[in-house]
Amino acid sequence: MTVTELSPDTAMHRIGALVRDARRHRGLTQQQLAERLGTSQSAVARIEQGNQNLTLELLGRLSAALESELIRVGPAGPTHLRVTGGRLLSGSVAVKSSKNAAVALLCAALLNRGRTTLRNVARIVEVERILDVLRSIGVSATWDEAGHDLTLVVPEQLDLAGIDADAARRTRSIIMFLGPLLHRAPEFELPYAGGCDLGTRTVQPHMIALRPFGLEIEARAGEYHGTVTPTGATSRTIVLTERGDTVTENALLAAARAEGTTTIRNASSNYMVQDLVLYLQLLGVQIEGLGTTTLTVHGQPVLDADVDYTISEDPVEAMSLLTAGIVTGSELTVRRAPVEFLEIELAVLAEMGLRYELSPEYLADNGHTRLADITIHPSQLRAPIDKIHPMPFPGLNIDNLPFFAVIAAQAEGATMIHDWVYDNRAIHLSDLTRLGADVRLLDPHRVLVDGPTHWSSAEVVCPPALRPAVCILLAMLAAKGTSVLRNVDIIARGYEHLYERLVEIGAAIEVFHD
Ligand SMILES: CC(=O)N[C@H]1[C@@H](OP(=O)(O)OP(=O)(O)OC[C@H]2O[C@@H](n3ccc(=O)[nH]c3=O)[C@H](O)[C@@H]2O)O[C@H](CO)[C@@H](O)[C@@H]1O
Ligand SMILES: C=C(OP(=O)(O)O)C(=O)O
Repeated sequence: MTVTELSPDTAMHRIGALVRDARRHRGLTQQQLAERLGTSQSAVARIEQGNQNLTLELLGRLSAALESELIRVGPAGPTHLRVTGGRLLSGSVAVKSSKNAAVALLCAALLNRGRTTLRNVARIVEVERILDVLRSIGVSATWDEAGHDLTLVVPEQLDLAGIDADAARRTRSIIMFLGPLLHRAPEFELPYAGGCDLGTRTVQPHMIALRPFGLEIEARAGEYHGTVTPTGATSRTIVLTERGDTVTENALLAAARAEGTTTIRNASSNYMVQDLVLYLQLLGVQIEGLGTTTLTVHGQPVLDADVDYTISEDPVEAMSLLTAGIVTGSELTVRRAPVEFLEIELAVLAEMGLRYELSPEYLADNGHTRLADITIHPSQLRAPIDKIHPMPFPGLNIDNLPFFAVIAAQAEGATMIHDWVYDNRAIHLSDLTRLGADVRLLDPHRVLVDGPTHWSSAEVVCPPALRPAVCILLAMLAAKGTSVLRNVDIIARGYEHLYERLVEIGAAIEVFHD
């Protein structure tokens, strides 16, 4: 049961009834329960009648004695949003650090014998999931008082048998444990990887990329079973069959501690890979080719350094915030945008008629990533002549593509959006029709968006995919009237305090629970 807004009397009666039912379910008398609690039978009777004041401490003891979680303190069930749309946004909003670099760096910390402090880490569910897994195998992970810097210390021996399989199965990023683990254990098991519901995402490239390090992976029921056989090789070249981000990261993680030189060809040079390279360099790994598709890594069998690394700003968050401004026809400044990872996006937006200005560039706290403040002005948008499609960096970011569906709906004319990457992501964009957009799914990969849209409010259940979910929310900001977006918990997987931050710049969003 979740206690939220019950009066104290009602809550005590409800809890009393729960205690009685749980006790009977366990086949205990009031006397036997009293003994387990170290109290009297009459006290148990009072609790069951709802006549006893309950402290959290007593509730904890009751739950333990009855082996049942009697109450959960906090919000009830899934989170929903009530959005009053049609309001202009104004002022400025700063971009937070990226989910995708954070998860890579959390996995990378497993390589370091010394202390890793990651600064400016986004407080998002995806990070918490990896932290749950890391803690379950013995890693110490502590937040600083302000809650944004995270210090990780990895023990000499990892408790791989104690891994929190539930948490591990909820995140695909756990696959990036493979690279570090192959240096720590000759054999290990890793629960299967999850992630967004975007259709099948192959793990074969990871298996191919890690084979030159002696790792063979067998997929068993719900788990990968890894076996490492030392190869004796002093150098190796890995040609990635696809330019994936996490597979490049896995190869880097394996190469960082592998004897000799590893050359990775067809490597992704996307933002999260660059953050990872910068962190590994701090650990003392020499890597050439940052920002290119060939990375040469000079491995160090022992990495033992106390390091501080500040994660860079998220281009996908920046795109989400820009879209919020564009779709509401607002004048808005998005501060600390990693422009180097938004160049194609901005060029396409300029083609579509968006008026914007960039501040002079400055460096992110990692000392490398180029940032700028982007100010957008209300603009008459038109459909681009060519289709919009993503490409590995330096192409238009695959995760930024869904936002172009919302923007295209605002533009005059027909825009073709081609998501060749994911089998299921474009499908979720057809939910925009619920808000009045003309979005036609031509096949699972292509949508045709005809604008401009006269947005109308609606009640929509959140699609089970992070970016499409945010797209629906942003369209609701444009739709006059009150919309409801149900089951939005997936958004917290990748965005920190998104609703509060949108409210600060003028949106009307209310969070509620059933
Ligand atoms: C934690 C993290 O960093 N996640 C990102 C990472 O996931 P991740 O690296 O896991 O992406 P995947 O390996 O699943 O690749 C996404 C899809 O693209 C296909 N593919 C990819 C590259 C390529 O050159 N050819 C090709 O066909 C894959 O087969 C797959 O179907 O990269 C994706 C693609 O940028 C992003 O959407 C994810 O946000
Ligand atoms: C697809 C995404 O992430 P993940 O790889 O974590 O599912 C995303 O960030 O849009």
